[in-house]
Amino acid sequence: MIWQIPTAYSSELNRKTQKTGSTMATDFKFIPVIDVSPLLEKWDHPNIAQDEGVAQVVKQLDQACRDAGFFYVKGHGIPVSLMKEIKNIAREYFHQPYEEKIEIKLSAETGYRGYQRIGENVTKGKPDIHEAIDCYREVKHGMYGGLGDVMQGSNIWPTNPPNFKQLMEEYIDRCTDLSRKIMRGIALALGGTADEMEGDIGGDPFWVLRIIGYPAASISNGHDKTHDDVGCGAHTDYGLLTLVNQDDDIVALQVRNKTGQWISAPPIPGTFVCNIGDMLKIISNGIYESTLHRVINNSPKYRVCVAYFYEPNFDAAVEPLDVCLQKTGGTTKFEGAVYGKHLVSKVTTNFIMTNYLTTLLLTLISIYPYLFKKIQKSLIYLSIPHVSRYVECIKRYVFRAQRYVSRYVECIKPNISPLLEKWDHPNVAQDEGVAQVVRQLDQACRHAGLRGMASQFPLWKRSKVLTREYFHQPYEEKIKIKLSAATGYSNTNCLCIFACRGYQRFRENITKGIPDMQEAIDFYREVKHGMYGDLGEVMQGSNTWPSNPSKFKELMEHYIDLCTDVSRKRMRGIGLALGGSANEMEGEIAGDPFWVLRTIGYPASSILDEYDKAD
Ligand SMILES: N=C(N)NCCCC[C@H](N)C(=O)O
Ligand SMILES: O=C(O)CCC(=O)C(=O)O
Ligand SMILES: [Fe+2]
Repeated sequence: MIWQIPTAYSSELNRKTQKTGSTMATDFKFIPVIDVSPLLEKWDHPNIAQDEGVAQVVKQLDQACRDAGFFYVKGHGIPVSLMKEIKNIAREYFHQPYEEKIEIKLSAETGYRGYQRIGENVTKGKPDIHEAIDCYREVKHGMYGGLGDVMQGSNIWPTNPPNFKQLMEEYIDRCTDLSRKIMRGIALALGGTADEMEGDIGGDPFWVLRIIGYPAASISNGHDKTHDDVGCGAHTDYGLLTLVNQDDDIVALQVRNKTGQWISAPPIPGTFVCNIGDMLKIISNGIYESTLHRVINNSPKYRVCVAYFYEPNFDAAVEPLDVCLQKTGGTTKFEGAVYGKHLVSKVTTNFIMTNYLTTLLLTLISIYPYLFKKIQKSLIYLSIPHVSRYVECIKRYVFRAQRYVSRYVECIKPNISPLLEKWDHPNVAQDEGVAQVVRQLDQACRHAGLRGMASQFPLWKRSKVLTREYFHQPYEEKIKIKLSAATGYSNTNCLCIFACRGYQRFRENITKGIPDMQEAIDFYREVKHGMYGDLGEVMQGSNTWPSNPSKFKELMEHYIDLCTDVSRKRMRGIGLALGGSANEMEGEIAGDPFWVLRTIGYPASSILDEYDKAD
């Protein structure tokens, strides 16, 4: 079965994006399939340009590059079994817990090589809903002078799965070889010689490999519609040629045509989806263009894609070929580029990372809040969008830090054991020990809120260990108890969606319109059918429990009982503190208290959360 984007959904997105001016060649409706085997057979024949079979391939390449900038390639000689193995091993890697994956974390220090978690890559200011490993051709110290500094480094590979590195390196070699040969066809298609794209342009091609995972579509709180998560925002690729090896059963990649419609590039098993990049646009002087594309995984399955990018020499000065200039009226349409500079400018803006500057600023702010205000004002005055977004993030951090500090200072830790002992004594209000607790509770509630009940809870630590264990599992395991969209009929006969209990992934929960960086399981007191009339419909249901860690349900239910019990007793103290009777908060108010338990996981800090307002 192929999971496809519902037409209603994709056409709505189309309307939104249609106005945008386009530089695309035509309003193509589908992407052609090209069998490149005749080209591969003769790729280094001296008379390649005269070969009939090759000429056929060249003609098709030319048409595809002019029309769509995208084409499928079959007859490419890379074993389908290897293509499959690559995706499977990628899936295996992503299936691991976050803590495992982050071992090979991407940073400026690793030359932007390594693992980036969901939301860390940013396209046009918006976090992409994908995770990935980025690999680049090795760059040694001093290799390209200062130009190479940012990309300096060698790839970092996961230790699990064990043969990951070996398999990927074999795959990269094969893709490099295939790409060189296809580029020969494209060189001929542009009217050049077969080796036109080699030598100074691509004789020592730089390559990029992105191993990408797109989480399954998520649902919004209480709705049946998917979240409209953009796996990768609209972009063009940077270099010459991209070879996309995508999952066989999910339609997610979309390509934009001249009229602004998004055309799906559904998987065709055994083929690569190929597209041309920014450098080929310059080289061909616009005869071919790098086409906008994006990824939306609206399927209920996790999608894996391994994209190989064949790029010019890192230090290539890229400009139009003479033959292309002649064909296009003799004037250069686009500014020339040094490929390495183009790449560095992309790579350094693709990620938002905490860095030393942030740490330094945060320290300074906590010591000199007044100084910070001044710095902030001047930054806003400069109105550099990037910087002001950065300031927004810093502000949020400061706000959080301040709140935390003030709470910490003011919190009172009352020892409530006298209250727990005497909670149902008829003369509880007259007891001296209880009276002292009540005074402390009163102070705490007026000024700071409560903290510290640890000693009263046998499962205080255990519940957190279990929660951590649950979140430590792979996504696929956790999503088994997805905040379930169980359907049912309400009294008024309209279809209702009940979705309140269960697992919600990162960013699924929203506070004041901003997705929260947390994952959680929500549990509520059971609500039976008809229990509270219509009022109870939405919350109707019983909790869904993970089967792992084993005993999770049993221990958590016990923990809930303990919490409910101690809360009732504490509320008695608060009833007294307010001058009421000990059972003031029971009966009508909370004699049958509704309870909510949220087990929450917050990923370790690796980026500054940043959300642009929707454009
Ligand atoms: N190496 C390549 N081509 N990577 C393509 C990734 C596209 C998304 C990226 N954040 C961007 O905005 O370009
Ligand atoms: O996931 C895909 O199908 C394409 C990914 C892509 O366009 C990219 O990484 O540049
Ligand atoms: Fe791309």
